[in-house]
Amino acid sequence: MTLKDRFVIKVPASTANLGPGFDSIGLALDLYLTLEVEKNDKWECFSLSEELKDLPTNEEHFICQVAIKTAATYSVELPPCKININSDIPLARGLGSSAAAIIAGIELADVVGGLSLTKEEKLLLATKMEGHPDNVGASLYGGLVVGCYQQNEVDMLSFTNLPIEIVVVIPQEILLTKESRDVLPAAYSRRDAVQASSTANLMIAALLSQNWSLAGKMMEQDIFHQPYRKPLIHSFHDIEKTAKSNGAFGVALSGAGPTVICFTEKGNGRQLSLDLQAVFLEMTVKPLHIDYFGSKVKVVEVY
Ligand SMILES: Nc1ncnc2c1ncn2[C@@H]1O[C@H](COP(=O)(O)OP(=O)(O)O)[C@@H](O)[C@H]1O
Ligand SMILES: N[C@@H](CCOP(=O)(O)O)C(=O)O
Repeated sequence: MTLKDRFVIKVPASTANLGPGFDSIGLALDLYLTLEVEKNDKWECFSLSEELKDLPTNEEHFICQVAIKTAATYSVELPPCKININSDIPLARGLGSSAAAIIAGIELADVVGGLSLTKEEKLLLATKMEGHPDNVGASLYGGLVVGCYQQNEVDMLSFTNLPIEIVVVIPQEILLTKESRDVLPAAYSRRDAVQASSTANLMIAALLSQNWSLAGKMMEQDIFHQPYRKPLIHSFHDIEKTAKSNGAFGVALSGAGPTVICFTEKGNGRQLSLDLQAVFLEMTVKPLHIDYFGSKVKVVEVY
């Protein structure tokens, strides 16, 4: 990547796990974090989205910190930048906002610092920062990703054009990923580990062979994390029941929650989102937002 003085970084949101694929499977979504970057005499961050208004406006901003630390890894002192930040990704809702910010910071360091990082180097850097490759991999590679992170190495495959559509039901309340991870067991018995990994393996095989009913069944049978987290999400069962009776083949927690994600075959997403919106009209607790996404491949762009 040639050094540029003024450029845009556009990073997609992501939904992680898809049920049983805990810390390994992710899917990029058509919601974006967008940075307009230009070289400057000091670090200045202007967050133009309501959700980002209270964040630091100097080099203490999370994205600046990621960029500065990334460049420092390669003994490069990053020249300061002015960054205008827009984001459609709600924070702490299970849609990979932190992962998108990490990818944005790494891409900024790559361009401004002239690092010429490979995609694999960016993935490892981001995975080390986030702790798991599912969200960062989806934002970086696009499409549906399956990754494995162990001993300072991460491997990942990406699959595009899966003929599915996604409806997300985003609640008002937030749930920080750290808090949601804190309720998980520290270890699993061999029996549970075998069942959990078998469920994830079969779920991804079913998705890739377009066996939608089996994929949906495996999403429900996750034992890695959803049994411990669903009690934190008070509307999960209502959403699941409504979505399943309106054409969804699978329903799962999006990442660490609280967003619930509903999977349907390509062409059904818009109607499913309308059906879910209708249901919530009669409910006392309204979601923040219900949206649906097509299966067009989303991937980080720098231009
Ligand atoms: N665009 C951003 N700019 C700065 N910080 C961000 C941004 N997006 C996310 N973050 C940080 O990440 C936190 C949310 O991360 P996390 O709890 O992992 O939730 P999510 O499910 O959205 O990834 C925010 O509270 C904020 O501290
Ligand atoms: N595998 C992670 C995914 C977290 O995703 P996020 O979008 O909620 O940050 C987990 O389940 O904790």
